[in-house]
Amino acid sequence: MAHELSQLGWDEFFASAYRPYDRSDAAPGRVLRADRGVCTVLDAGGVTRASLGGNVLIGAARDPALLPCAGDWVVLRRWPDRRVTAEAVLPRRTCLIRRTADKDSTGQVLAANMDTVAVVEPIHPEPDDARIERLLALAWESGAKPMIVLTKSDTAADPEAIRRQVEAVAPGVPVITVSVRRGHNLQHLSPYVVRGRTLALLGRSGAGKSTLVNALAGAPVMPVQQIRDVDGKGRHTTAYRNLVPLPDGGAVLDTPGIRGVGLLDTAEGLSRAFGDITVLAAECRFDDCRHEAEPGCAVVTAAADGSLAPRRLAAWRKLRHEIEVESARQSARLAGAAGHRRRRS
Ligand SMILES: Nc1nc2c(ncn2[C@@H]2O[C@H](COP(=O)(O)OP(=O)(O)OP(=O)(O)O)[C@@H](O)[C@H]2O)c(=O)[nH]1
Ligand SMILES: [Zn+2]
Repeated sequence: MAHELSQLGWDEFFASAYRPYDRSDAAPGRVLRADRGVCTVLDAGGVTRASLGGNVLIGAARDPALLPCAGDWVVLRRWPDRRVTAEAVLPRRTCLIRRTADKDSTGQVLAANMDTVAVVEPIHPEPDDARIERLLALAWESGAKPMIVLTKSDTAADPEAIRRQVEAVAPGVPVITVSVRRGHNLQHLSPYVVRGRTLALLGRSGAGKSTLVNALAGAPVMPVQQIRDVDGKGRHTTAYRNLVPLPDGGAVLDTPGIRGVGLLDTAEGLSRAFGDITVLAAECRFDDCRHEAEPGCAVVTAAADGSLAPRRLAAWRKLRHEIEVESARQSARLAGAAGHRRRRS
């Protein structure tokens, strides 16, 4: 199956990053799926399995975020013994990165080079505002454009009312409702997966992401929960891919169904996800107002007079606290690493 890479988003940005690697036994390809030590890559000739080259491994030992992930563009090299290696990961235009449970690691890249991140949340039982806000901060931070997809709209009596409620926690972000079961509103997703565009899906397990991927692909390319065995034997693991190229060009990228998403260094994402608070903060008396007990705080005033939902302020504070704890931890780690280097030299 020959493939035109531009359909998958290959453009001048990646082509110029690739140029230094260009040689007769090398080729660019896009990672469909990454596992420990190997990745499944689509290049102009078709799908290949590649092991990780030495430089990629060395880089990843320093920073695990440099490991290839679904959506990455990599440089493939074909060796005379027919082995294929991924020799480099080209710079990412956008990437979704979360804090891992492991305190010491920097972060886990969930998806790379998507144009849009859809926060996927089932409409029933009621969408979880706090989860949406958290995932939106992550989505904004990725550099891609966020949107919200409320799934399973067939299970709600008044999907439009719920959609409007969710819009209130997502200022400036498009919110759509879809039902794959009824085939409702799926056409609203098409603009995000036209030729050359990649849409990443981010949401908890069971949100309906795989079902959406299958609907967009027009064929069952993803295992959906009810057909999985508990022991995993029934899973079509060989067919499983995170990045799915669509028949008309474009691609959809499923991220693993995550239980909790820790925020890393997401201050920018937070201020965009809480654009309403950011706008109010411009009116605070102090530039560095923390919106706690400072005099002349426009945010606290708005929460008191009801023009800002108090829940919204509480949610913002909780996420800010999390980010502050995390960045303090990171600075301590960096200081520790610097001290370590000094002692060794
Ligand atoms: N009623 C209804 N159910 C749906 C719809 N879309 C998905 N579901 C059901 O929701 C459940 C979860 O769907 P999945 O697509 O497996 O969810 P997921 O987000 O991929 O979950 P993970 O793969 O664990 O991350 C399945 O039982 C689907 O059949 C829909 O439009 N309507
Ligand atoms: Zn303030």
